[in-house]
Amino acid sequence: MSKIRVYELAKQLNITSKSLIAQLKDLDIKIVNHMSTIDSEQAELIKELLNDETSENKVNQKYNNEIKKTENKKKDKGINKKEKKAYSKKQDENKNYASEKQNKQVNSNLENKELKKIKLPPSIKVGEFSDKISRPPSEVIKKLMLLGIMATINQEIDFDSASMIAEEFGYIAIEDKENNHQEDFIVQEKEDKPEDLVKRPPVITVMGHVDHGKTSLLDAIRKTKITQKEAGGITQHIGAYMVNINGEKITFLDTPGHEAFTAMRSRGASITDIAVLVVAADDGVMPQTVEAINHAKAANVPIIVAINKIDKSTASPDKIKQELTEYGLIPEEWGGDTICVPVSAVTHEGIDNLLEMILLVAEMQELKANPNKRARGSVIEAKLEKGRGTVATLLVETGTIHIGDAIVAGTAHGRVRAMIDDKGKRIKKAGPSMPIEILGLSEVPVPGETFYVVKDDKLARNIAEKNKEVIRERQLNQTQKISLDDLFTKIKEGEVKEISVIIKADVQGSIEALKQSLERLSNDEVKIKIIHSGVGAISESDVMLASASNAIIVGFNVRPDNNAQNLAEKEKVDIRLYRVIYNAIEDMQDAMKGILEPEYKEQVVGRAEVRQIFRVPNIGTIAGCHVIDGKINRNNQVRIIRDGIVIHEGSISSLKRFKDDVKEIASGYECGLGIENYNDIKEGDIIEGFTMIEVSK
Ligand SMILES: Nc1nc2c(ncn2[C@@H]2O[C@H](COP(=O)(O)OP(=O)(O)OP(=O)(O)O)[C@@H](O)[C@H]2O)c(=O)[nH]1
Repeated sequence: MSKIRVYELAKQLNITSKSLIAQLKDLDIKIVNHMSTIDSEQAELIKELLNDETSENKVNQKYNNEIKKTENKKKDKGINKKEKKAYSKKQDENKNYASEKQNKQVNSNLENKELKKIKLPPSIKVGEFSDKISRPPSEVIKKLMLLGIMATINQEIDFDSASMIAEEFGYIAIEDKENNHQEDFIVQEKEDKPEDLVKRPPVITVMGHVDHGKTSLLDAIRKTKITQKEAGGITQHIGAYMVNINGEKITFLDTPGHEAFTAMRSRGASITDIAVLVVAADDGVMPQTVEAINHAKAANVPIIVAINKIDKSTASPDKIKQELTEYGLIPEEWGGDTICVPVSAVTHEGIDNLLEMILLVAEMQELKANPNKRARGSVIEAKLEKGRGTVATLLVETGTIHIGDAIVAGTAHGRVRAMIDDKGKRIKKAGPSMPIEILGLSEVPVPGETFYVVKDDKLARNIAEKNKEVIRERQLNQTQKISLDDLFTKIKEGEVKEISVIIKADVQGSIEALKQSLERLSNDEVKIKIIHSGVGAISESDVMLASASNAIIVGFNVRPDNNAQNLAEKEKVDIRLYRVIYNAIEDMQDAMKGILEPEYKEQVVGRAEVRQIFRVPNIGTIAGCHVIDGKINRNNQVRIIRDGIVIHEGSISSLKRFKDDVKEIASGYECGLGIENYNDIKEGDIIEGFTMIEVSK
């Protein structure tokens, strides 16, 4: 922005620098001397104002002069009738002028009841505001300056500033939330008429246990279904691809795994229509198979099972089907409704059958979208590429996107400069369920973010700006997910009719016991639903599922790992840890009745890793530890964690640094630590120190 010196501005205004500085001081604009600089925009405002003021003064002066002149005339010559009339008229005019000024003053001091009501939106442009209060913009700008707000005629001011100024002009402002300018920033989509909807291809995510063949299966489908010619010799990975089966299309998301699926879902993108669950025929239902089942179920996405690796001699598809029944997936041939397809990603056997089954399930879902409107969809992947700028893979969910469209995705906005399909071909438009790569966004959007095509660039930019504010606000007051503490209120307010719970425990037996007891607490008002359970530490994937499904995590004799803990804090997921099943049930019961009053809460103060074990005769086992975070205090309660599972809880019997007893050991230091009545410590164990703190109510 160009700048101008005070003396230059004074020259332009035809006044002295000294007088300008004095006037600026009156306006609360701080200027050091005549060499100080002012923004050209600010200078324009000042010019506008001072010109206004000088003209006002001139009018005043003119009247005063005229009065003086007439009085003099009167003195000099006496006045004839006509003159007398003219004189009194002038005097009246002058009086009127003065009284008008005075009125303004009085008006501005009127009590509220005498102020005129005016409805104002949460934010308004200075120009529009001036129109509303029938005052010239310069007056408003001046008042704003006095409030320390520098705003031009086209800038927006918030309701608070506008209402303060409105009051000075005799108005009492009422916030008109209906007339919210922010409406402009919400992309409003008209509801589709049934006749506008046409069939769209299904979108598939492949899930399953590690090494059961998810990636191989995706590659096999791509290889068998995308001809060399189409792929231009090289198969380009853009994060998703589409295959064509006898004229029908299927879209596959290229990032396999339920973690990616739920991560997208927790960001609001529920784009998967069908989950293909890969289970290796030579292995069986494994922990991540169960997780995948539960993640898909929590999202209400139908599952097709691909029993993979049937080319192997050790393959036993029936054993897999049997195991699946334990998780509520009953194969069709056994009277259930789960389609199971034997396949081999290596020999490609069964792949056509799998694709046909996908189309069949899709057919039942009646997937439809309206291609004849502005596009909306999700960001699948995005990155910054040298020479190309922001490259984003999008999945169109509805509407059609064209080259040149103005687009916004979270805080990123721009125009679609180029569009490439999954075969690497440049295209001009893309419709529902199509994955595309686009260039032209101002910044890298977050995967899972919704993108919108909007009317024009300006609107896209405005929405992106607004989104920045929304994100900032959201970060400030992160929306709390469901927690036991506010469960009762939410049940009473009718907000909660179902409590989703994830159970993690040290052994399967505890899971079953907890599951049954908790489910039994369901009553007419609220149902308790266990959406996932498993043996082992609480993982990031558990927290993600809880966040996406608004669930509470109950840990029994297990702890969240570090990443899970951090994510839970960020996502505000309530994790409750117990060592006694009864306590878990009691807490849930109390929470449902609204009488849960946690007076004390555990606070972990530090963690140490056991590096070496010393057996000391007559004393017991001493753990040679390294404090890895926080600090360990002699008075702390401690628990021993092995592979994410709590194996003991107790008190410290001795804490030494070299030979000396110490009160505390800080992070980064070594110590010798003994635990009361417990000797079964092993290398690699984690010793967690904690205290109980009072929770303020
Ligand atoms: N014999 C046989 N081997 C297979 C088949 N499918 C996959 N494999 C092999 O199984 C191993 C794991 O396959 P991946 O596709 O990497 O498995 P994944 O589920 O994607 O594994 P992650 O990406 O690590 O989760 C590889 O060595 C594959 O070659 C199959 O149908 N038959």
